[in-house]
Amino acid sequence: MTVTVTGAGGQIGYAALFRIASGAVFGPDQPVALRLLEIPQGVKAAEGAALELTDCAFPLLASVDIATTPEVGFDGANVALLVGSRPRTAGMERGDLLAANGAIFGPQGRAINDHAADDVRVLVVGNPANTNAFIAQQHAPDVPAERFTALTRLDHNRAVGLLAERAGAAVADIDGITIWGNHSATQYPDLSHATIAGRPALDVVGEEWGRGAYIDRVAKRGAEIIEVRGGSSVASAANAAIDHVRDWFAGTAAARTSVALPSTGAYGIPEGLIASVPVRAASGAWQVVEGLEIDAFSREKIDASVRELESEREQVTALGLVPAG
Ligand SMILES: NC(=O)C1=CN([C@@H]2O[C@H](COP(=O)(O)OP(=O)(O)OC[C@H]3O[C@@H](n4cnc5c(N)ncnc54)[C@H](O)[C@@H]3O)[C@@H](O)[C@H]2O)C=CC1
Ligand SMILES: O=C([O-])CC(=O)C(=O)O
Repeated sequence: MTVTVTGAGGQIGYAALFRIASGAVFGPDQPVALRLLEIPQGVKAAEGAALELTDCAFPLLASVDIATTPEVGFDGANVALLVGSRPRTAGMERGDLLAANGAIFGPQGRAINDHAADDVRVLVVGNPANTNAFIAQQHAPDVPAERFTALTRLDHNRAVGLLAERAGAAVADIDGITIWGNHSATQYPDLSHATIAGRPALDVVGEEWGRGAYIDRVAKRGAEIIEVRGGSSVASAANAAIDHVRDWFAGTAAARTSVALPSTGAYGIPEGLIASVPVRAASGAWQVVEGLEIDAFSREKIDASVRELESEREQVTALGLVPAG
């Protein structure tokens, strides 16, 4: 299994590499070849991480190579974790990074198209993640669109963690939360179908909180971390990326999670937008959980986040970051 991590010399890269090499993603029997893709300024940090990977003597780590071009970095990749890009700082929204980061993802999408393994699976972490994933996907016409995903697992995990804390419940007793839409402040953490030990979550925590302060807290958790830590989330982001890829390969059984993937039109989300939806995974593929009842409150929230994704798509089209047509 060849795993390419872009931005491997950065913070999230550093938090993710050791867990991938330890077997946390593909299990205890799957050797992993790591490919670290960096820009010249990040190469020294990636080299340092590579030295430390050697020093861990991970039995599953077959090789570590550093690349500075996407063509070499993605050659033969089965999994591509697109982390490399600038994080936001206090006072910015993630969408403010579009102009700074968007240009990274076209050439990477093209290189994935031309050089990655036929079964490549892509997870975009770099912000604004949904629209960067859209840009990459649009440059990779030969790769099935559904192999391009963006990370909303961190939002999902936050939604689970904060609900468990409020209800005094065990994380393992919570299921059925959905993050809808964009990985941004417009995202909608939806408790309508969530349960805590089999009881409707909104009955346990009350609608006023569950459809009020809770939504805001989850949606703005990234900004809260930036304010309290002085930098954007790192270990929790790497952890979420690992959860995402692990579940994609190993499946989720009956449990549900959230992934941003190209819309097939389900839940009225325009086709092709990379929007977060409820999913399960089986046989190496995400399956959208269809048929959930969407009430007027949820409809409005989902539509607002989808509108933001449409506007980001318009912006990157106007910037010439996606191929015409
Ligand atoms: N989707 C999510 O849930 C989350 C996304 N993020 C995003 O992840 C991204 C990375 O965050 P950090 O690791 O904290 O940032 P960082 O600044 O520590 O690391 C970024 C790394 O990317 C490298 N890089 C920049 N351009 C590159 C390119 N074209 N190819 C390869 N590498 C490149 C840089 O040299 C740097 O080493 C940011 O955009 C951040 O906003 C962060 C947390 C959660
Ligand atoms: O908030 C940020 O800029 C980093 C991020 O995406 C998150 O923590 O969810």
